[in-house]
Amino acid sequence: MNSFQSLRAHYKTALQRFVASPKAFEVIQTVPAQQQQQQQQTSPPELLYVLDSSFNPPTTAHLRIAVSALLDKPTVSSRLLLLLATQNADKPSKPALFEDRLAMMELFAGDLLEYVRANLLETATQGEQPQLLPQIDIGVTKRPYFVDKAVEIEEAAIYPPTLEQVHLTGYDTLIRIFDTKYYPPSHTLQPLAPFLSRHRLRVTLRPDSDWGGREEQKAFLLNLAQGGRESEGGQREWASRLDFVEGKQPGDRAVSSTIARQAVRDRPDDLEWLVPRGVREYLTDQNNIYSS
Ligand SMILES: Nc1ncnc2c1ncn2[C@@H]1O[C@H](COP(=O)(O)OP(=O)(O)OP(=O)(O)O)[C@@H](O)[C@H]1O
Ligand SMILES: NC(=O)c1ccc[n+]([C@@H]2O[C@H](COP(=O)(O)O)[C@@H](O)[C@H]2O)c1
Repeated sequence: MNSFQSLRAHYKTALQRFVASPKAFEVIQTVPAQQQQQQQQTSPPELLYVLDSSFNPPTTAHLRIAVSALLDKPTVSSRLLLLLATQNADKPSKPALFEDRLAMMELFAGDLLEYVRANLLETATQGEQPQLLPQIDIGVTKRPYFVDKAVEIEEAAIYPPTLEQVHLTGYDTLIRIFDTKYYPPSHTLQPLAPFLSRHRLRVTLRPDSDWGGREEQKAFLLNLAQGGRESEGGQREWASRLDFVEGKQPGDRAVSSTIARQAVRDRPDDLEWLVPRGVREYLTDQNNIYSS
């Protein structure tokens, strides 16, 4: 059994245990493992970044979203939770198997730490103290909605009880979080109130033909702040709980998990810029994941 196969086998067992348990959220790995953390933060975190995704597969867009958040506040002690949603609000389950995705999440976490370390070292040469690396947790949840994911994370007693969560999403996901169709029976935005009173959303713009251009996407925030969502139960003050950040620049190639899955089948050379190195090596080694 090679190292990728044993990684996959490890997550298969962990997943079976989680699925059979009554738990709706569990952290199943910390990267790097506890005993290797000499250079990592051990003080309680002040912020928890949460990247919830299908990781099907993890891409360079996911990497950019996470790195941008971590490097934005390098002096704040933070922790990152990569959260695999085993139940999606809309999409039916499709390849790859969850154990493959979890294995790729661990490799992705390694790539991410390497990237952050290199960046912090660069800062240090400019006369500043190098910062410590964040811990990265790999978790699974059975909850499809953000409001419920946040409560599960709070109640799991893994993190300090009042820790602020910053959920890292793309603009397309923000639109769906603010869609009343997900909140029966009232079908208003009221269920977002407890979530946004305690936590934040860091939203990466995702300009494209389906979701509109940058200016159109930025207008979401102004509309919310001016009371444009009040008729649905959306509060003006929520605008201060949302941080919008730039994503793909004009001329940059679009990156998504869908494009990466297609590349595995049709244009493997494109994986070079679509997925981080560790994920690419896994996809090349386990070459049947997206083949059908
Ligand atoms: N290129 C991107 N720009 C901005 N946000 C992104 C990008 N790719 C993913 N995200 C965001 O990351 C989160 C998790 O992404 P998700 O797993 O849905 O990736 P995806 O590439 O959209 O997947 P798929 O192509 O399978 O639909 C979502 O909030 C999504 O909006
Ligand atoms: N209202 C909501 O909280 C809401 C709506 C749509 C998707 N989601 C979640 O967003 C995450 C990303 O979804 P996609 O993989 O479909 O882009 C998934 O965990 C999905 O379940 C949440």
